[in-house]
Amino acid sequence: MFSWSTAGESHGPALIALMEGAPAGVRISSADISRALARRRQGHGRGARQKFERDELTVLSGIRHGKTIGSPIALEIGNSEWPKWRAVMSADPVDPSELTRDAGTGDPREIARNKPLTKPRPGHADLVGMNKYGFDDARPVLERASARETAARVALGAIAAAVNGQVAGVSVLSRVVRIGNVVDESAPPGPDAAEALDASPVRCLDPAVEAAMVAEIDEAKKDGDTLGGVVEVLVYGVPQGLGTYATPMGRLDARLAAAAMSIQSVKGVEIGDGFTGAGRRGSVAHDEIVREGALRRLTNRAGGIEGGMSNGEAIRIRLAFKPISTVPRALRTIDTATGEPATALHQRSDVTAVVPGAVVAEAMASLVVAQALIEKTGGDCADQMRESLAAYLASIPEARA
Ligand SMILES: Cc1cc2nc3c(=O)[nH]c(=O)nc-3n(C[C@H](O)[C@H](O)[C@H](O)COP(=O)(O)O)c2cc1C
Ligand SMILES: C=C(O[C@@H]1CC(C(=O)O)=C[C@@H](OP(=O)(O)O)[C@H]1O)C(=O)O
Repeated sequence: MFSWSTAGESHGPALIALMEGAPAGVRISSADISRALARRRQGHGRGARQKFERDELTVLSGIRHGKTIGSPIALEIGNSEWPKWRAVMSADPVDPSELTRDAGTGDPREIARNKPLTKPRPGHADLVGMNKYGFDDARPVLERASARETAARVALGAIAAAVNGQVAGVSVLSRVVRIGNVVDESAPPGPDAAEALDASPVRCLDPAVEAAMVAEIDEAKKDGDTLGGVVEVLVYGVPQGLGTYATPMGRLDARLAAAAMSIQSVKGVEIGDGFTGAGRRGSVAHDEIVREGALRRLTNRAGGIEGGMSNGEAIRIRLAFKPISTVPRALRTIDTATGEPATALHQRSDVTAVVPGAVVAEAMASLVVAQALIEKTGGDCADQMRESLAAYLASIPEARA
């Protein structure tokens, strides 16, 4: 059975990513995974941390000589900034004097780093996390709630994308279709747009909209504010029949939506024409089937999924990201140490999570599709999966995958 998980705190020594049930024989190298990690760090609107921190990847198991071997894959993503955080995030008890001493840099912020955080940020996990787990400091809450964890997901997503690509010819890409009030209304790009999207600082192919998005971010930053937006993920080449209507949580759309919603700060998910489709009449809401040699759909309003199964068209998902909650122009809160009104804690943060969020969303879609592909084709070994897929596709009466 295919499964994955992550561990690690934002300022701990490392993140850990674990994947079980990936097939043997999939080509993947640490360079491929590092490239995926680098894509997640990019984008206009990222905060200071992305500039100096590095993701230090070590493959601990499950890959040999550039190929998966069917055993659990364990990855470590070391945090290059760990020495600064050694005392505050130490697993073992530390002498209290350690927490009031700088790490040798002479920087007063070193000491601030170690102080209990008692001014929870509205919109972040701080306050409820402290109450739920019984902490008088938001540090242990924000350390794990932080989207730093998405680096581990992106590393796993690179493996999932390799499975999908090599077994079924699937490719995935993402673009940003809205930042704040700036909207890209262009039609979804084709599968060959991946490189051009990576080259844009806001993952947008229209130069005028791209410039407006960059300006929107710069303006919010200047105002001490933050922004949300909308990301679109497109998965091309997915064979029909992944996922199932037979069980509620077997549905591919349910799995993709849950995976998308699991990303920090995602507050809305749409498959295909989702919310727009809800306002249409049925006669213009679906994708008519015609014969042109093989069967063909005239449209893809469903976003590639019918009855909880992929239908052979491109899968199209949109994710709404809320604005970052660490707002420099800090919001009202209380100091949990005194009960008095305060302004929410703020040291540094991203202006918007939308651009890296798109790369994370690709990873989540790849993981869901890989799981469904492994289920459909009995995924011990990539070669056998390819044979199984070919036999299944050949069994479909209409000569169309
Ligand atoms: C890639 C990415 C980067 C993020 N960066 C920040 C950040 O710098 N500051 C912040 O307060 N929230 C950031 N967030 C969002 C928080 O992690 C998120 O709001 C928090 O965990 C609470 O969860 P929720 O928004 O899903 O309710 C980021 C999210 C993503 C996906
Ligand atoms: C570290 C990453 O994102 C972090 C996600 C995050 C949050 O609250 O989600 C808060 C910020 O961390 P800090 O408060 O230490 O500056 C981001 O930098 C990353 O994406 O690698």
